[in-house]
Amino acid sequence: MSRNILFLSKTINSNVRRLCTTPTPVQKAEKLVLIDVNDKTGYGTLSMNRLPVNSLNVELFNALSDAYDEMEKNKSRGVILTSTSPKIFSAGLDINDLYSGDSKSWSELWDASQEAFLKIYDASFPSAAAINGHAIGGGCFFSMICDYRAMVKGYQIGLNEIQVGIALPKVLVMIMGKLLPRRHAEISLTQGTLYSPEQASKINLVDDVVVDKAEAIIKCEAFLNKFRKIPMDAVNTTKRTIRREEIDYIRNNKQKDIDDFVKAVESVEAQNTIKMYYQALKNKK
Ligand SMILES: CCCCCCCC/C=C\C=C\CC(=O)SCCNC(=O)CCNC(=O)[C@H](O)C(C)(C)COP(=O)(O)OP(=O)(O)OC[C@H]1O[C@@H](n2cnc3c(N)ncnc32)[C@H](O)[C@@H]1OP(=O)(O)O
Repeated sequence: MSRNILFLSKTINSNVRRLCTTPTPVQKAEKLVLIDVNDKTGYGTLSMNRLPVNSLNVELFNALSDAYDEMEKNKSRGVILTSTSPKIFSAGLDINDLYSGDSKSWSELWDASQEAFLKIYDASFPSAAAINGHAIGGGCFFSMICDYRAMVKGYQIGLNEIQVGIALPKVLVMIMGKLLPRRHAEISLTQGTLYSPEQASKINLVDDVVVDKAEAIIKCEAFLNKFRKIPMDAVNTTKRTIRREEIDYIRNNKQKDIDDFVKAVESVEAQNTIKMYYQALKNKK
């Protein structure tokens, strides 16, 4: 069974295409998240596909949410989250949206990010991130809310929003604070440190360092296989107990969390920094 070729199948929604083994080829994948379900294992590989850098905007967040809905509906055994880019997992929030938006568009952006966060973090199946390139800002965060991370050597990972001038949203602080040893979390969050996979593995930010994407996928599958003989109800109840604080915080404070994000982005200081950051990115070449 060839799983590397994109095949045409029913479109699940406007932004998500399921890849399956129906032998009708399509020339080009233009959907924002590609879904490839392995019929043998029951695992779905979700590949972010907003090239060139998988910057996170409302549409990509919604496509991720829809893909997770589809996995829930099909009673998936697990998800591998990765990217179609050869060198970027995700470059984080779309700087263009932070630079040129307004309070309405930033509210919509954060609302969509909260939904995607809840779908992944509170899913009824485990998720493993095959980090096949840079994972920066929101890209790092979305790997952090998976249950496992394998990262390919030679790239960078970290929550750098402070360097973009954005005060860290509460849930990011909560989750970073639980994943990393306290001192590393504090330094990482306040300095916006980007790490090599080797450094990241020493502080629990990634679980395994691998040589390429293929090895990352193998590691992710091996992680998901560990759940095959354990009743998932027990796993999920336990996981929800561990994750309750962050999930409840977003569910019970949705609007406040959106308002906090908008306030952080629209401050004069943040806007000045975002502008400089945006121009530096554009002048890079
Ligand atoms: C309550 C629950 C919430 C849960 C969800 C929260 C989700 C969000 C969580 C946290 C929020 C974080 C804030 C951020 O994420 S801010 C963004 C942080 N990201 C960055 O700082 C990355 C910036 N980019 C880079 O460092 C590089 O581009 C890199 C990714 C390393 C790739 O480098 P390279 O391969 O050399 O490619 P280029 O730099 O030439 O980039 C190619 C084009 O892509 C554009 N680009 C890059 N990054 C972004 C971006 N983040 N947004 C928009 N566009 C981006 C770049 O300008 C190039 O464009 P062009 O070809 O037109 O010049």
